[in-house]
Amino acid sequence: MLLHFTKMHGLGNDFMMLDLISQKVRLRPEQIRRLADRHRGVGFDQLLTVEAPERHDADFKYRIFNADGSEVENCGNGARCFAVFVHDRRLTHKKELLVETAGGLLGLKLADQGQVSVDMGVPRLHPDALPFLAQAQATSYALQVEQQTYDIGAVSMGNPHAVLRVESAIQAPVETLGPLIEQHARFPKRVNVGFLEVLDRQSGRLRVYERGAGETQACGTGACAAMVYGRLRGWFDEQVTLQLPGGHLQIHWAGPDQHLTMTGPAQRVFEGQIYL
Ligand SMILES: N[C@@H](CCC[C@H](N)C(=O)O)C(=O)O
Repeated sequence: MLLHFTKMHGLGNDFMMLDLISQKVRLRPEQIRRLADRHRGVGFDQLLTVEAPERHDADFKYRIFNADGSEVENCGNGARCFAVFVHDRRLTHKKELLVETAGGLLGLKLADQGQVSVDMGVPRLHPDALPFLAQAQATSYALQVEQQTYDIGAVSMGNPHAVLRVESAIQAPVETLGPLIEQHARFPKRVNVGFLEVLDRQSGRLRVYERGAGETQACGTGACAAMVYGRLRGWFDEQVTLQLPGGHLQIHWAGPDQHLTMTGPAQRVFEGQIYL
């Protein structure tokens, strides 16, 4: 079967976008892994599918698969690309959309100058929401990894995130400590791991080791989780710019029980066709 796709990225976090309204196909995890291969396939961090909604109040259904073939609940950079994709393909004319994900509803808004704002909903802080094995909810937790103990935040943005504050994001041990935390026994569904350097009350640097994809150039939900942790710890004000290896994201969060908004770019790279 010949599959039509669009390659997009949000700050270098790259996606294969599939319109599954006009093409009917169900991909198995091993097919996704083959497509994700950067030498023998299309190559991407995540595969995103656009489908008809099941909820009457949503415009579309948005499904997300990591490069390792696992299906996940949410993807922030992907959500911005999703909004541009459905517009470019004339699947809608609306500039404000409500999309259904496995992690809940997302509100997308096409803004000026190629920017997209996403209402990421209310972050969930109870350890069961990730899930994370802990006695009770806390702002931070002591996590033992091999012989060392790390102070981490645990935040669900629909998908699970662990956040650690580091002195320098550039020198952080993302490639070595990232996978150890991603697969830690206290995170039964694995976890995305953010290494956050606080620059001042309105800015920080962040690198993320993503569950099922490894380190990416940017992670939207990771940036939201870092904002939540930074704010709960008293390091950040309610509007913050996070610098990721692929570029900057603006995050706004007033505090617990409030919706969080993420704003950033989304770009189309090319269209293609590939045999499955
Ligand atoms: N790149 C993403 C997150 C994609 C999913 C994540 N790897 C997971 O397994 O939860 C983003 O921009 O949020």
